[in-house]
Amino acid sequence: MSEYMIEINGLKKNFGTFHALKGIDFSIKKGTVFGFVGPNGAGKSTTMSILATLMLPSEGTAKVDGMDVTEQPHEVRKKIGYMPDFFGVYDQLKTDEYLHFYGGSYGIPRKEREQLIPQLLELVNLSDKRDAYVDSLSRGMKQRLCLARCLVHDPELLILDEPASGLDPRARIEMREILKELKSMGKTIIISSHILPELAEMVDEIGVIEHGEMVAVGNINHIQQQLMAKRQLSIKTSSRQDELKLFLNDQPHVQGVFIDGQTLEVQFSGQDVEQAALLKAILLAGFEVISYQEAQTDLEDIFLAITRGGGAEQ
Ligand SMILES: Nc1ncnc2c1ncn2[C@@H]1O[C@H](COP(=O)(O)OP(=O)(O)OP(=O)(O)O)[C@@H](O)[C@H]1O
Repeated sequence: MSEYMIEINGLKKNFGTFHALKGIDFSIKKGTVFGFVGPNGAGKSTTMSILATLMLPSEGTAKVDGMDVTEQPHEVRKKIGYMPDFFGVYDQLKTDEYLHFYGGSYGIPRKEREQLIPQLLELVNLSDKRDAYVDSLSRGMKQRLCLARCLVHDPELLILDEPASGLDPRARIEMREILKELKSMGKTIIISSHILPELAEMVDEIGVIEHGEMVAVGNINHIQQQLMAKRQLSIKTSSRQDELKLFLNDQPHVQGVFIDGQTLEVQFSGQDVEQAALLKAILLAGFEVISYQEAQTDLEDIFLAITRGGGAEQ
């Protein structure tokens, strides 16, 4: 048995002459929650549709638990629960009828469904909406119902395409709590978003895609550390900012300087020792420093740095 739930190798997808996926590679170990991040149009939904056996790749392979999605689509479908970014709901149905419908289409006998559906509704915090019409549910509730639908056949892999999009902060927290619970049940989850901080607290690993190419894959802390190798220093001075800019440009490890009012923003590639040496040099040169600090790299900065400042297709 493979230790990987997902293995993607050289995956390409063309729409006519447009290359939506340009040969991507990544693997996800079993039990991992993997955040799939990228700007709009980067290729997340395309990759997920291929994994969900709904779209054929142009080249390359995608495997789920060792099974090729093109060669064994029926076996793969038993393993996965797929939540698309746009989903149709059956508004004329009540919440539990909706789940009975999907459970039935997976061949789960009614008796089993009668036990299963209350458990699923509890998991997604919709127990009190059992008799409500799907139409009457809020967006957040519909998203959670759709998640319950993905779970009816107890899949090992969940493929969730932007499950938190359009949700208010409270609904997002609820979604996050449910995902934590699913992780504790041992599920492997791939979840996409174009907002990295939204995923940060729930994922073990991230993969960043841009223009159909993977630009970073790995543990979120490792990726953060790699980027921390390039620091940004903020130096606030009382005067002579232009002179200080010229001075800094001649110092070791300084890669760029931008003046923002009284503050100079410095791109710096040195470590702590070099950072201290730079401060000493500035003071020895007679500049008056009000403050000298390293800017914190937050997740939004990481995302922008990895995707080279965006490049999102609108
Ligand atoms: N059926 C299609 N025909 C033609 N082009 C398509 C088709 N499906 C997707 N594309 C194009 O492929 C690219 C990748 O689309 P995809 O939906 O995978 O991006 P995404 O990362 O999921 O974006 P979003 O965050 O906006 O959902 C986009 O430029 C899109 O316009």
